[in-house]
Amino acid sequence: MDIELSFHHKEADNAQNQINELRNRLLEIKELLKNKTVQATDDPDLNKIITENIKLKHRLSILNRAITAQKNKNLITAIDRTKMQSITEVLTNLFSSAICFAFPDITDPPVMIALSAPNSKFGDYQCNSAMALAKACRELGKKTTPKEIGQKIADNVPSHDLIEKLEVANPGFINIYLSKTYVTENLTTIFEHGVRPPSLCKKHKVLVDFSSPNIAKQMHVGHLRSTIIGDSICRLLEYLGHEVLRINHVGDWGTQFGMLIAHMQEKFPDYLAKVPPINDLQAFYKESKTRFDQDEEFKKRAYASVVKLQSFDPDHKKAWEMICDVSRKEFQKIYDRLDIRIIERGESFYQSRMEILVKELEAAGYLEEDEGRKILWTGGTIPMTIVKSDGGFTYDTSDLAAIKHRLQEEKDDWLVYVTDAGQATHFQLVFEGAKRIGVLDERIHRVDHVGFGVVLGEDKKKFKTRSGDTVKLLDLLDEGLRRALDKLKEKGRDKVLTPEELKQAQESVAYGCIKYADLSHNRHLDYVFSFDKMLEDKGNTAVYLLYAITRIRSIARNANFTPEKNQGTC
Ligand SMILES: NC(=[NH2+])NCCC[C@H](N)C(=O)O
Repeated sequence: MDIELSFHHKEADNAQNQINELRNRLLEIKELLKNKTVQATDDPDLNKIITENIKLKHRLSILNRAITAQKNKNLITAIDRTKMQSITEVLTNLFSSAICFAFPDITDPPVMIALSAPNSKFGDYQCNSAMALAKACRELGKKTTPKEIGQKIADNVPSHDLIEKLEVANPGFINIYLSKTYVTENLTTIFEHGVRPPSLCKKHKVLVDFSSPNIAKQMHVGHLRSTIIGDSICRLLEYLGHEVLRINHVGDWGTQFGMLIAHMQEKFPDYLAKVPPINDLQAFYKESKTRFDQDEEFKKRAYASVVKLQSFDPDHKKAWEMICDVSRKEFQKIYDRLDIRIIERGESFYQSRMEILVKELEAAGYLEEDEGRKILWTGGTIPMTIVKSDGGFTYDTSDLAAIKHRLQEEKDDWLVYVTDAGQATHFQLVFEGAKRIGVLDERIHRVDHVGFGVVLGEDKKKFKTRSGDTVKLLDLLDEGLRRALDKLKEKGRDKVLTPEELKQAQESVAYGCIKYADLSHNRHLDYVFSFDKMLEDKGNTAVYLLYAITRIRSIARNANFTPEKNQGTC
């Protein structure tokens, strides 16, 4: 079955490639035809193009049909009962096949499958494509109503065990009723084999760049969001079977190191022999920053130190390593508590690659001079700054060198960057820049910036302590633990659990709630951090989920059912 499946996948891939090629040619032709009516003209060359366009469209629709038919064949012939199927995916394939068959003239027809509202009388799922298709038909000069289109789609949906019946409702919605037998059979499969991921069409090498705090600065709630969201993305992709690289792109190479090192050399002259006591890096950072802002001589020394560090002077490198170590240990405490695995590969990793990249870009004529800076235009209104007027590199340079390393050297084919939404423009520039210099090819690579909203306090203002300082993440986690313990005691759990069990419950509740509260909000919106809300035992909270799983386990115990008996189910 696997061999058959991979054969179908290959066939589908081939067809997809042909479709892509045809689509590109169509786009070129469309460009040529812009402002010209698609009618026979006196121009023989134009007439040839028009005819070719018609032929290509026809071939494209045939290929589209072939590919959906092929996908369906995979689905129908290759159902591996131990693998889970995504209902939306099965429905999307079935409806896509119906739509392509019924409307061959429409390129890229919209296939919209959505879950119906719970307990609604409109079935379990809905196909909402008819309205958009009616518009597309009108544009092609064909008059028809969404209702007729809905009916035509419904008539062409291949029969499948999953579907009990279809109903076309006004103005053109198709209500989909799932077969109870099919659902019951699938639930039994899950019960017997546990939850398994659906089979993977293509295994990707995905790099997820997340968390990524800055050395010597406090890791703040924004980094906590990135850590939670990024880790969840990694878990999901790993679960699906992709190869995932979890990368911590720490800010360990900025100009701030100049002042930190210069300050360290003066305050602890014997730093090479004895590790200086800089455990409170935050305070150390503040001290050096004050000097940097007030003392011109110090500022000069700080700049000189950056240059020395960036040319890998051994003493400067040693000082830099000491500073990084202090931060690293602090970050690790948070990762350990939240059970986060991540590999550090910070900005410093790209120093030599940045130097090479800049030389290559200059040689190929990509860089332009702009008031002493070297910039790279990417097609938009703002350029990337590749070399500053003082000769230093920037955040743009390190990300451009990083994307090149990731796609070309490491051969990752999917990159995911998880940062606050405020960095969206930066990543847009990086992706466009990488395309322009021939590093990123969207036909083989996928890049995503996963942005998220700001964390707010309960007063809806930026999340800060009462005294206005940034909240230390370790303090935040401690408070979570304290409040979780109070809740557990309120419910009398301390009377029935052993001290170790109580500690475990406390950690699961505290960290589970913090993670779940973040993930259950719309990622794009700002999110109000509220311990009271996240620790509620009703509603959409981790506490509620933890209760639910505990109840299910208790039912299983009463039914004398253990996970070992039916591995993986509970
Ligand atoms: N490749 C990247 N730029 N990753 C994100 C880095 C985030 C950055 N250090 C910050 O704190 O804002």
